Amino acid sequence: MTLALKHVVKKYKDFTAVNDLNFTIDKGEIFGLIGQNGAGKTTTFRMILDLQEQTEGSITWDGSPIKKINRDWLGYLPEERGIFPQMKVEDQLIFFGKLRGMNGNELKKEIDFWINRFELEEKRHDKAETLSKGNQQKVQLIASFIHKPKFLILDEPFSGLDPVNRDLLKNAILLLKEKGVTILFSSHQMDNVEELCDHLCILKRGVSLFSGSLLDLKKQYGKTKLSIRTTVPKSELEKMAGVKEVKVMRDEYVLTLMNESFAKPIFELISNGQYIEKFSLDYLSLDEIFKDKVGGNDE
Ligand SMILES: Nc1ncnc2c1ncn2[C@@H]1O[C@H](COP(=O)(O)OP(=O)(O)OP(=O)(O)O)[C@@H](O)[C@H]1O
Repeated sequence: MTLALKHVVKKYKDFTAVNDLNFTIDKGEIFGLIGQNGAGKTTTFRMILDLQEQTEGSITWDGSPIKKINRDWLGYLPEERGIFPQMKVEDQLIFFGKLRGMNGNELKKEIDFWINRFELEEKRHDKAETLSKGNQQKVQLIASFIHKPKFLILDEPFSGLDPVNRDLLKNAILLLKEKGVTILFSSHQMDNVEELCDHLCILKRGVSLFSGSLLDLKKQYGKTKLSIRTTVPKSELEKMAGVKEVKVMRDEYVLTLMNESFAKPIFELISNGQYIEKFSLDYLSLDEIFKDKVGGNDE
């Protein structure tokens, strides 16, 4: 299922929450929607799911408006967390599966598989309210895709998960992609987006600052981050041509270059008779790019 947003605008009275948003998500892609608090991510998700109507523009699935598609093809983890506190984990998943048309062995197989993948086996017969916040979130996550949707929207799925559970979720998302599910998610943790997404959209106060492939975004900035572990002192590195900034990060230096072409002469200068333990030229991280694009006061 291909999702296409064209010139989408959402206004709440005089306030424009989303302004002229355009992007396409192709089948089997993992797409990240990133932006600061209030940027318009949840509003966008809700419009895509037809939970609220856009003021202008069009949102289509394979060319058809959302109202025409089978709702069971969609899965959604909303930002507001909530499961039935008194219901046992397994019963909860049976309930949500049945609600979306699953039954019998197929449902049982799915529940067994995901309970195992998310390491919830011991909690299977516990009431949801007795689970930790992270475990409750895992149950709600499973509930969002237990019915095998074709398109899954996850609003901040990583928030509140510890590093081990974050990895479980990352692997689950990759597995769902392998199975052909198209996934759209939001996250404030850029490393999650960086590791998972093929494409992304950066929103700032409802306006898209970038929409496209992660690699294309990185190429806009070029390979300007140079990490070096060397005995050459900081003061000398700072004097080298093309060096904008030198930061000390524990036992290494991280240089910001004006552009990629300055790396080779720096290598030649510092490798002259010297042993270099590390010399690594790379793109900026998504976190750095995000802060550059979105950060700063432009009022
Ligand atoms: N029902 C509403 N009425 C008026 N304004 C609203 C309404 N819903 C959202 N907004 C506003 O629209 C903007 C976008 O909100 P939205 O919830 O989409 O942001 P978000 O990117 O999901 O933020 P967060 O990361 O904090 O979840 C915010 O300024 C919010 O206050």
